[in-house]
Amino acid sequence: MTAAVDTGAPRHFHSATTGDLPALLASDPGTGLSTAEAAARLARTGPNSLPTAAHTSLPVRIARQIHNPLIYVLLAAGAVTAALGEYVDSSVILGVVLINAVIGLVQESKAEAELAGLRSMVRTEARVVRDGRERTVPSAALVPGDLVKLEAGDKVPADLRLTHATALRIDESALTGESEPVGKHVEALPADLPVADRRNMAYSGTLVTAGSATGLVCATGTDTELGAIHRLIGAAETLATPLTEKLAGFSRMLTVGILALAAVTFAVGLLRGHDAVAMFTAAIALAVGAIPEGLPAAVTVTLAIGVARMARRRAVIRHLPTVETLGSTTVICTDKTGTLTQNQMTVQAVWTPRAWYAVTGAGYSPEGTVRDAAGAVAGTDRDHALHWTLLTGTLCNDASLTSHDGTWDVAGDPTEGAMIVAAAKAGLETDALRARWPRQATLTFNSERQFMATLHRDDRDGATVVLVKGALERLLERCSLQMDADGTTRPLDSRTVTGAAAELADQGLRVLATALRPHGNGSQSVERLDDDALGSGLVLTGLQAMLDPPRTAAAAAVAACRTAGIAVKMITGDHAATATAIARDVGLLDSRNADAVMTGADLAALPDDELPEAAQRTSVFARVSPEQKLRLVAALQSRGHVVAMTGDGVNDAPALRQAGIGVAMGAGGTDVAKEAADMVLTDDDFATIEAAVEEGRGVFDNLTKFITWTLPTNLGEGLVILAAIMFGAALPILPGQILWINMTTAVALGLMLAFEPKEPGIMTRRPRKPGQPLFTRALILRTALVSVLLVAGAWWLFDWELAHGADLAQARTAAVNVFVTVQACYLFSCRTLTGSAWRIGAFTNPWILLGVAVQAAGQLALTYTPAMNTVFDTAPIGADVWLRILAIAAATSLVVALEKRLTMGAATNPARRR
Ligand SMILES: Nc1ncnc2c1ncn2[C@@H]1O[C@H](COP(=O)(O)OP(=O)(O)OP(=O)(O)O)[C@@H](O)[C@H]1O
Repeated sequence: MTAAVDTGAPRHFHSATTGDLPALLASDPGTGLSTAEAAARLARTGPNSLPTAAHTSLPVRIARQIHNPLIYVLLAAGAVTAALGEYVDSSVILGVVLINAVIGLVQESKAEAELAGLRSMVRTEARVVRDGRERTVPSAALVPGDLVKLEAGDKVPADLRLTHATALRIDESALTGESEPVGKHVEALPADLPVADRRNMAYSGTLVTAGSATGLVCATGTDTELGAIHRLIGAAETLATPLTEKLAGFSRMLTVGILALAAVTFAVGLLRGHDAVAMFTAAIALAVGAIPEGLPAAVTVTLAIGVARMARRRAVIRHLPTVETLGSTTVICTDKTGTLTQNQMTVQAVWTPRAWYAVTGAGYSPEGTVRDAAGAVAGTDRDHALHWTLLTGTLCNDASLTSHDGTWDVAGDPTEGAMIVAAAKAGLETDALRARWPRQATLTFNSERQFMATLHRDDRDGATVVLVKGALERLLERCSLQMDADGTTRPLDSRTVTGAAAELADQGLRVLATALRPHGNGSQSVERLDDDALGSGLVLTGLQAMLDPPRTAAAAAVAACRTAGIAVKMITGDHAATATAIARDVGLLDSRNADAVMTGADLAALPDDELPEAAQRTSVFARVSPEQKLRLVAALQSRGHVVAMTGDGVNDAPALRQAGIGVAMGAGGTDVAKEAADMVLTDDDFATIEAAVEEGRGVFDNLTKFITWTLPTNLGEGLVILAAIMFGAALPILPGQILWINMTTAVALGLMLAFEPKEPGIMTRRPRKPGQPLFTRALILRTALVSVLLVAGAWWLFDWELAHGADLAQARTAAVNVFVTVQACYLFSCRTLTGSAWRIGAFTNPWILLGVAVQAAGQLALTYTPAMNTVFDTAPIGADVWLRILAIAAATSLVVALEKRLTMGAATNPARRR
């Protein structure tokens, strides 16, 4: 097949009949494309992906950097000084603008690249038929003509014309904004229908919420409908978070205030008879010095570094604000299977109405035996119920076993894999059985239904049978009989069955019950299978109990969360006894909250107003439906909790959206859940959530550290000029010099705090209160103290030097170096919010040392190179001056350390106290 497919063809596939499609798309609706043809088409069409956001053109990006009130002021100042013939001043100012824009640009691009890189970490795959065989390929490898299979939970990987659809419903909100899922069919439709009404198409990026389907790809990448929207809006990745917005607001307010102050200063200076040009540049320097222009960039960079750190620990952030929210998480609601446990299932025991059996062997290797109570190998011919429970386990099953180099694994659901293995250990071969009992219909498993049923026809005599497996409670509702060893049936003894299940579940085993409905043949055979047709009167055949060991890191992670003041709650679909046993194993339940277990039935019986209290008190919720998860999140939130909630199924999406942090499973979860989540765990491990919370706290700490460093230094810079003008003194630091200090220290010193590693006790404090103000009383106090110390130190040395024979340029150079040295020392104090800077290892953040070294080199250049001396009006100073500078820096550090010690008390850091 080599026919070219015009991917840019008019979008008319919905008006074609399914019979026309093979010719239109040069494909085969039965066997799909050949691998070679798919590769050839891929070379022509390019990958099935949308370009990433980094496509804003360079001029636009530069313009975005300059679009800032402060920069406008600087540009105006540069123009005015140039007009007045002050070329050195004007080039310093314009140089500052340029450097600022370049730094902003680089930082923003890095942060964007970080976010774009994350997207590729969550793999998207598609099930496609090629060469007549079903396989999984990366979605990017799809080409027009590919035959794609869809089922509930999938994200549609390309635009498809449906060829088969069973009860298919698709959430097209990504495309149409309509959140109600729409039903789909395969019939041809009139050509002029709008996209939203083309019910025989499945569009890329939309989500399958129910049913299953197959379809032929008719557009990929930017040719899809989603691609068209993407082209229109340019899909820029947003870097804004509530915190960055708050800070931007704060910066704007501050800018206006400081500009007003600068205007007053200018006026006062003029009234005092100072030179207008000098006053103008002084006023500008005051503004530039006092406005913390590095703040937004530092916040973005810190968040981006946090996102990268989290990704390295296998938590992929989908929305940037989540990084902030993580730090204030107070409750983590986690499911059990796969998150707290390994999802490595092994059937260990089988119960039938007549006998108990033990199953030997470990993992998914089919080596092992089924043994009776006496230890003898059990034959399925002696206990019909054993035969049927194992047969049901393997036929009512969508998984299969795979073997690579002698290691066995499951393709599909581990629970189902374990049941295939158990049957194999008793000599029941899945492939042979599936050939003899071909499946006619399926009632798929989902967390709401909690069971699965399949209808089979015996190839030998045409007799049909319905096989059911699932949660015992659900099966008991439908069973009235149980099977004896000889295959006959008796009335169900539900007390004995429930007792047996409880005994197994108490050991932490996951128990699945099996049942069947014989239908006989001829007129009695059924062709239909739905919840109604299944009816009641089923025959219970047995129980299979499987071990799913807790993850090794789970207990430590649960303990770490508790120490950090975060409550951990298990919300599982599994049986209460199994859930309780696992909860004990991982330390979720102990003597203090031993009875904190509720079931979905308990929740259903609880009035809404009692739910928040119960949700807060209880640690384990068993047999919970996805809809109840949503109620639980809302209840916890009503108590002011910040809730992180895990989920993997289609039905979990609403709860994930409702939660402060929706957490989806990267390996085991559906696309629908990932789409609704804020964070995706690539390893599905509970310990990863704890790691992400820890990183989230680290990010917030580093932001606080930057703010604690930048505010006092900025204020000091503004204050020194303000004071000089107000007191009519000679400026101890010139406007150009202020610009130098401001621009170099923000980048070389302040920004390095973003790389600060987490402090040791980070997971021993309480969660940060959401909405807690950034600017606490303690921070304001600290700002005042440090800025006054800065101004006092610089001014004192300036005066002292002048009094002892230095000229103005030398005295100013000394003052500038005091400023920078004190800022560098204060930087080390800001490395820890909770204790003495001395306790932090000097080498734990090499960036700080590098930054200080760069800044020192800059200061030496500023002080000793003739060119810099000319531009910045500086002059070389002697070693004795440096000693005085270091003495001032040491003295101010001592005062700050004292203040820190005095105010530390019960609270932990300046930004945290009110
Ligand atoms: N593939 C399956 N077929 C039939 N029944 C199943 C299957 N998987 C699970 N069940 C039954 O449905 C119940 C609920 O399953 P669900 O997947 O909602 O939660 P879970 O896997 O037990 O736990 P968690 O919610 O912690 O992941 C299980 O306890 C089991 O009895």
